[in-house]
Amino acid sequence: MERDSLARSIISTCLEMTRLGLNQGTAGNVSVRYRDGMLITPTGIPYETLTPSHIVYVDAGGKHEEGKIPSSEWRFHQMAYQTRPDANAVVHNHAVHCTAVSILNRPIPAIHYMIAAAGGNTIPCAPYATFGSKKLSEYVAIALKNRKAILLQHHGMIACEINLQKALWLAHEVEVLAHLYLATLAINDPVPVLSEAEIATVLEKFKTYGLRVEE
Ligand SMILES: C[C@H](O)[C@@H](O)[C@@H](O)C(=O)COP(=O)(O)O
Ligand SMILES: [Zn+2]
Repeated sequence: MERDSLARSIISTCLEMTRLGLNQGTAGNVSVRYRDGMLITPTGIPYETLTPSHIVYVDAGGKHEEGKIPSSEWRFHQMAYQTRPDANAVVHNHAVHCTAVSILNRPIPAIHYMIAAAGGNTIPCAPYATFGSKKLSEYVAIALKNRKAILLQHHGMIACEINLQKALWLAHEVEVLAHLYLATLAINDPVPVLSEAEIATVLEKFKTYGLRVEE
């Protein structure tokens, strides 16, 4: 896809993320894999005011184009693409329920089979490190190794997928799971969970779920 249409898709993903209630203010950031690097939202600019010219190209070496400042989290986006060759889009936000679980420093357990959408039977929580730091990107790389979505302790969440639409869908799904987890945790701790074997079965079924039969 051309740079301009990718930039437009990034902006509409940001706006949709806010519309879905997953984010507040200038929190969060969105990127897509592009050439040897990525296109990413600029730092600290409200989504409603973004135009395609604000979107920043960052190359594989972490060098960004002149006259623009990329998201403070460009390092963990870069790490996500390095760690997950299947990912073409990365969404980060401070969704309230995900962030609440991250404050408890707990993974989201297998409370619902949709946990498998993130690639396993838990959604792990990467340890805290200062926003924008190299340390945070290192923690992100470890946590994303076997998962498409993770929590960031005392911060928020990240979702990676093959395209922006799916990354945003996954981010929303994880927020629903976090909400469910907190709701059930208020009544029962630990909450009842599905077995590893059942999640393995769901992971298998997801490989073909929703695929259309060729006519
Ligand atoms: C302080 C920032 O909001 C930080 O939380 C960062 O992770 C974030 O979500 C937005 O930062 P950018 O505007 O630099 O993308
Ligand atoms: Zn953040």
